[in-house]
Amino acid sequence: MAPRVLISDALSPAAVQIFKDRGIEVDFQPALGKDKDKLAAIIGDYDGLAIRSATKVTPKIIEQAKNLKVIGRAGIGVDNVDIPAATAKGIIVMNTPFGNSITTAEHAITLMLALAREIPQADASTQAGKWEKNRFMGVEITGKTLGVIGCGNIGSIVADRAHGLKMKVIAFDPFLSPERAIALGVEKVELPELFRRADFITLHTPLTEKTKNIVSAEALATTKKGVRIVNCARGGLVDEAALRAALDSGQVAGAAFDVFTEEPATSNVLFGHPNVICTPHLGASTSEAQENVALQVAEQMSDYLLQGAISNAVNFPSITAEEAPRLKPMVELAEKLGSFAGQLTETGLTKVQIVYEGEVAKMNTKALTSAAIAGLLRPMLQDVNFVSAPVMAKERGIVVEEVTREHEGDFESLITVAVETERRTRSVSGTVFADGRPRIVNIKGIRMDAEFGKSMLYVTNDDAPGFIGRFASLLGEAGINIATFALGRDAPGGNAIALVEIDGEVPGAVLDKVGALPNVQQARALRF
Ligand SMILES: NC(=O)c1ccc[n+]([C@@H]2O[C@H](COP(=O)([O-])OP(=O)(O)OC[C@H]3O[C@@H](n4cnc5c(N)ncnc54)[C@H](O)[C@@H]3O)[C@@H](O)[C@H]2O)c1
Ligand SMILES: O=C(O)[C@H](O)COP(=O)(O)O
Repeated sequence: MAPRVLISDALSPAAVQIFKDRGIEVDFQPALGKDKDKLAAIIGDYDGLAIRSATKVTPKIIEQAKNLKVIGRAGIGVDNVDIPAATAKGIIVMNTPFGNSITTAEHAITLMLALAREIPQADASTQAGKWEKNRFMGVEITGKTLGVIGCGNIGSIVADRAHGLKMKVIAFDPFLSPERAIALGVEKVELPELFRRADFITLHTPLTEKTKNIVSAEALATTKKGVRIVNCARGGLVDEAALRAALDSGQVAGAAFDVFTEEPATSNVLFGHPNVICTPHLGASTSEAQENVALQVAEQMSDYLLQGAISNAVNFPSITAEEAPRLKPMVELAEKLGSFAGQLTETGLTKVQIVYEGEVAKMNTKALTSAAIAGLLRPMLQDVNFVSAPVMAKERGIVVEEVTREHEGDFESLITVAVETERRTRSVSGTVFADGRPRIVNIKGIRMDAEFGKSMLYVTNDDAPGFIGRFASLLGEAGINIATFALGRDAPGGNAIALVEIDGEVPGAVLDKVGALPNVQQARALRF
């Protein structure tokens, strides 16, 4: 059956066409995002959800999203999506990190120029027939200092455009390297210096615990008198009440805001001030940007739903369409090895080390590690999946170590999952042969060659005559058919392992009898 996608925001119709062309059923309901009850009622029918900022993907929506595999944000900010809830449910969340950056940077520059010359106010006055030529005295931009808070994709485009306007650009961004600052031609400064020196301030950071109210009452008190402030990033970066007070006192000469603490902003403390210009979150609203993000999100979501390729996900490493088919058998192997180790683990897990050797070491090992951890944790936590596994391991204090090595053994590719608990370390290695089927080739240093069957018996014993006969008879008497039988030992008379695929389940009583056979150390039933 074709995957189904719901578009619940005002995306460019270009997205609809892409989904259709790729053979995906698409439902375009641009106003649905605002009706959260209706969205919750129907979201269970869809594999993908494409949104902008009006749809709030809350834990309640995610709870109802029984089939949802991917949420695609046609734009940058994913603060309207509950990422931890989506991650816990295995839903990939992806955005389009560059598609609207130029357009948004242009909006910031537009607002800065509009502030400098009071364009909206002059327009309203002129069209009201007032001809107030002496009321509007602007400021020149040339030679002024622009303070950019957050110099990422959009901030750096703003800096570039400001250079074209002959401004001096200073930037505060803790993640901006000195080399990048030089390449951008901006002076990297600390925040207090930016506030002290800037004639104009423009914000381009996401809203986080650290950036909330980054322009606070205290900060505003340290700015140049007459500073002008532009916010095209996120409401909440500027303390709106403090800004209003600073506008009233004349400390701030003007403010231009595209984003607000509460949206849609139908009332706001900044509204009505003569030196304030507002737009209704229009930063990304050009036909070019909307077409870009719609096309990109539809392609990305289709790639994932149809081929398993992942790009621009905020909660999973990228997997290209070319590598997805090559990765698939290795993902299955990693998950099964993890599951093998997880099913044998009874006490507290403290660490897992995943070693990739040979060709597999050149693949996307982050995705493979997620699969291995998901397999490992599933016997303990039923709801774990590839997407949530790394977070769940971290939350439980399990150290995850990934090691990659050049080819050195007998296999073209080898994955080893080594698990440390409070009591012991256990390792299992596997490979994928040319038939594409995953196999176990080593357990705790003992060589094996076993396929993963649906239902298996794992028996460890002292290598001694008679065990195999007694074991096989016991299963036969219990009416259990042996499908495959793999044996291994570390030395004659040493430790031995039997890995047996059986048809159907092993009753607990039979398992106990196997465990009680002479020389048997342990007997466990495994399911894959
Ligand atoms: N108004 C709109 O319609 C509109 C459109 C697009 C994007 N946006 C918003 O603009 C913002 C920036 O987008 P972007 O694409 O440039 O993001 P980005 O990730 O490329 O850049 C953000 C920058 O902020 C920096 N940063 C993070 N924490 C910081 C801190 N504490 N202090 C200073 N800098 C910090 C990061 O290092 C990064 O360089 C986002 O919040 C995005 O949602 C708004
Ligand atoms: O983060 C973004 O991309 C912008 O805020 C744009 O939001 P919009 O798609 O709702 O216009």
